[in-house]
Amino acid sequence: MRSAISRSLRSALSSKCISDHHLLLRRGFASEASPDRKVTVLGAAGGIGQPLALLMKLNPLVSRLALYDIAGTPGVAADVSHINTRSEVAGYVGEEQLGQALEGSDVVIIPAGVPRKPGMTRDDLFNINAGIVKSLSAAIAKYCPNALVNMISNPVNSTVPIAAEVFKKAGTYDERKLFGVTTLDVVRAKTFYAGKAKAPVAEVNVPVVGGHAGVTILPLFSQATPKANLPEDEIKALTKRTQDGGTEVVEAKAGKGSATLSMAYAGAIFADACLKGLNGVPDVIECSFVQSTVTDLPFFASKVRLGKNGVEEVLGLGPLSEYEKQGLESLIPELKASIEKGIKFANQS
Ligand SMILES: NC(=O)C1=CN([C@@H]2O[C@H](COP(=O)(O)OP(=O)(O)OC[C@H]3O[C@@H](n4cnc5c(N)ncnc54)[C@H](O)[C@@H]3O)[C@@H](O)[C@H]2O)C=CC1
Ligand SMILES: O=C([O-])CC(=O)C(=O)O
Repeated sequence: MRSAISRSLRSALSSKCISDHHLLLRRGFASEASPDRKVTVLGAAGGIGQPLALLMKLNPLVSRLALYDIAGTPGVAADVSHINTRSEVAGYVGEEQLGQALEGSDVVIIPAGVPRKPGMTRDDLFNINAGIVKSLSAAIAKYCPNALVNMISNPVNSTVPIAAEVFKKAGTYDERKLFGVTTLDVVRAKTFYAGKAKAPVAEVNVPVVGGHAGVTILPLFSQATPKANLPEDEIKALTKRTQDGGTEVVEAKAGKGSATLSMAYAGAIFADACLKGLNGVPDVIECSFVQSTVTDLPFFASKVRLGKNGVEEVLGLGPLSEYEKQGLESLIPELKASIEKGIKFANQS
């Protein structure tokens, strides 16, 4: 009797495993009917780049995955390429292979550049990362001017304006196709809010607007769903924790870099949204730092609707609480200065 039960349990378990595996395979087969989509990751051998490469390899919407870095990509590409999902993986290394990595790309994700150490601000990364982003943007303008660009490299508040200026100079700028990735702020806001609101985290939504550094990160908890009516002091604490989320990780890593795994997850979510938009899936909405008329600043993060050409619509802020109105007012000077710094840098020499 006992062995009959365990036999049937074993068989139930093994058939579940098989059917789960089939599900994965079916996802793979089904996706082969979806369009050919090439995704390129620039900085693919880094702390974010490697797990992001893994997550993009798991995305059935990707048919070709190009992994580029100044070193180390052949190993990452060989490793990821053994995973039995749809995309073909190729590794590219060094400047002479950058063109090949980019050619024909639909979405280019950029986590290339140095991360923070404790005590640094994101702006302290400007001196190194601005130059990296400038040269990678020039290559994008040359080899895949129609690609959607997902900028992860910090300081995002300046690197996005740098890329825009480079594209303008090259005559390829399309404001619908350049995105600063602020998804990690949304991911954090959702996680922290779910904890306080005692809501199932998968059901939580929180828009985050502004930019991607300190006080420029403005989570709109007044619009969070499900509604929880949290007291003002808890909203303030949640806001501060979201704004300082990156620093929390930098300090915990104690000199070994900044968020990589949660950022790879956030980057994969945002790239997936871009791919869905390109493929014509309706009502794909994510927050992103884009060219905007929502405020007087030329770039601003807010909800955007994604479509076949990138940004289809930049959505407004919606009703703000008094606390959020103050937050919006006080973030403008810092965000303005960071945008101007990027524009100035891109136009030097
Ligand atoms: N937008 C966001 O929410 C977040 C942004 N970041 C930013 O992402 C960037 C990368 O962070 P990590 O992956 O942790 O750094 P990392 O140092 O581990 O990796 C960066 C990679 O970029 C590569 N790289 C440098 N110059 C390059 C070039 N010219 N072309 C191609 N690749 C190049 C490096 O070889 C390295 O493999 C940092 O600037 C960091 O601040 C990090 C977390 C969140
Ligand atoms: O804090 C950092 O330097 C990295 C980052 O942008 C984040 O984790 O939000």
